[in-house]
Amino acid sequence: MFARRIAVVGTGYVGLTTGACLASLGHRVVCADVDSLKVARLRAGQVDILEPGLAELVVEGQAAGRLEFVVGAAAAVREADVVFLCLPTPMGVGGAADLSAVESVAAEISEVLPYGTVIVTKSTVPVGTSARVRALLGREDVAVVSNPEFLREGTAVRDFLHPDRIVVGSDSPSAAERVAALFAKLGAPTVLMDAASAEMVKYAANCFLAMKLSYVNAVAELCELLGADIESVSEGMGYDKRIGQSFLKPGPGWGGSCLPKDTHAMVQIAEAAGVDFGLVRSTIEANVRAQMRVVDKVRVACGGSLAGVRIGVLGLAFKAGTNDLRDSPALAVAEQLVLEGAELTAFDPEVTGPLAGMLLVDDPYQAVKGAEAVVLLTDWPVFRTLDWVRVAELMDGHTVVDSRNHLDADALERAGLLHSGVGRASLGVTQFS
Ligand SMILES: NC(=O)c1ccc[n+]([C@@H]2O[C@H](COP(=O)([O-])OP(=O)(O)OC[C@H]3O[C@@H](n4cnc5c(N)ncnc54)[C@H](O)[C@@H]3O)[C@@H](O)[C@H]2O)c1
Ligand SMILES: O=c1ccn([C@@H]2O[C@H](COP(=O)(O)OP(=O)(O)O[C@H]3O[C@H](CO)[C@@H](O)[C@H](O)[C@H]3O)[C@@H](O)[C@H]2O)c(=O)[nH]1
Repeated sequence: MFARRIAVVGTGYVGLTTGACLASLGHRVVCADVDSLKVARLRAGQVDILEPGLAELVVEGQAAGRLEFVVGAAAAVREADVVFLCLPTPMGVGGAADLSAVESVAAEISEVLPYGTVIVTKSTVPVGTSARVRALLGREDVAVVSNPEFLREGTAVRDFLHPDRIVVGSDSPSAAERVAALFAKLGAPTVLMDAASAEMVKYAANCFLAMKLSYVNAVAELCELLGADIESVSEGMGYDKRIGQSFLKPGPGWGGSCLPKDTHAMVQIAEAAGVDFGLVRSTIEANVRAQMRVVDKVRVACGGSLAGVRIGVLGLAFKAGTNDLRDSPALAVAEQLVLEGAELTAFDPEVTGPLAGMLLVDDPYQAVKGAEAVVLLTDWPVFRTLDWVRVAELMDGHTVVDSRNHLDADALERAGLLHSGVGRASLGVTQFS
């Protein structure tokens, strides 16, 4: 079934990907944003976020007459059969999700929605939000459907077009079927359920992923202390199909625009239901510990104090493949290094400054020049192929803290550098203490 017209409100990572991909599937899509400059750039085919394939789809969709961009939600929904809400739900007071954008758009469009429109919340929203949106709309003829999005930044288009599953939840089964039909061409397993369950799936999935990462980071710490190697341990665990190989890489903590805010929101959701979700709280606490362990390694490499010490930083984005700095663990590590008096010179291939507390340079060799220690925080491929002999010559000290086991330890050691990885006894912080 092809909708007469789909409206997408919010043209960020999720909204723009949803709009452009639905247009590529043959639907007619109008995307709206409050940011008029962004809308003007999108009309000109300019996409600000780093997402392979997205700009091409934006250009193709507009050329084919299937994709339009307008300012303001009301303008987009006037002729829509289905309206996707892809609005921000950032961490609000006390950690709960801030629903103000979703609520204000619901109020803004309630009177202009055509009869029988289906509203779809694609934003990550707490259980009960579909019901709340329905109440705010105050329209008996409008059904609300929850369709959580599982795409990852950096692979948004691929993830949207080849999803592991599609979750569609509504208390109106016919509205859920109508939304599921929009994705029929993708041929993905589609799970229909009630609205509350669909809203819960998203938080449950993200918290599970965060828990898996905190767990692996905690095991990595033990490996350092007990003489085991996390790379072998992860491989040995991951062959068990119940565990799986993915999401087992240790690092400087997990970050990004979703896992941190969604774990905090889950703790609040549980608290509101009278439950102390200790597992998720510990997952968050363990993440701070993983970040601070990187700081410990850098401090130890610098002889016990960071006051007035030059540190070279490789990578600032929360993971490779994106220029998104939201809740990046690299920034948390950098902030603590600065708090302890370090002077940071940083390089990230996709991040441009200025950034508070550090000097951002446009070449990795400039970042390591004169550094007492270097710390790698983002797993950009370009860091693997640095000329380590040149790095060794440029540095004042000789330790490279590799918080993601991303570098070739042998290549560094051949260049006379000390590679301090994660979860490896011979290379971890214990070596220096
Ligand atoms: N980023 C991801 O990888 C990802 C993946 C899955 C789910 N999500 C969830 O999807 C939602 C959106 O996330 P995002 O990363 O796309 O956000 P984003 O910040 O990249 O984009 C949000 C967009 O909404 C626009 N906007 C804000 N208020 C508006 C209004 N009143 N009317 C019209 N437009 C408005 C903003 O200008 C911005 O362009 C969040 O709930 C997030 O948790 C994000
Ligand atoms: O083995 C791993 C995998 C990831 N990470 C870190 O975990 C964080 C999150 O990574 P990733 O999940 O790839 O990033 P996002 O793009 O934020 O995607 C997550 O958050 C989205 C928003 O909710 C969801 O849609 C996705 O399914 C979910 O993976 C990053 O800091 C990564 O460096 C690791 O340290 N080790």
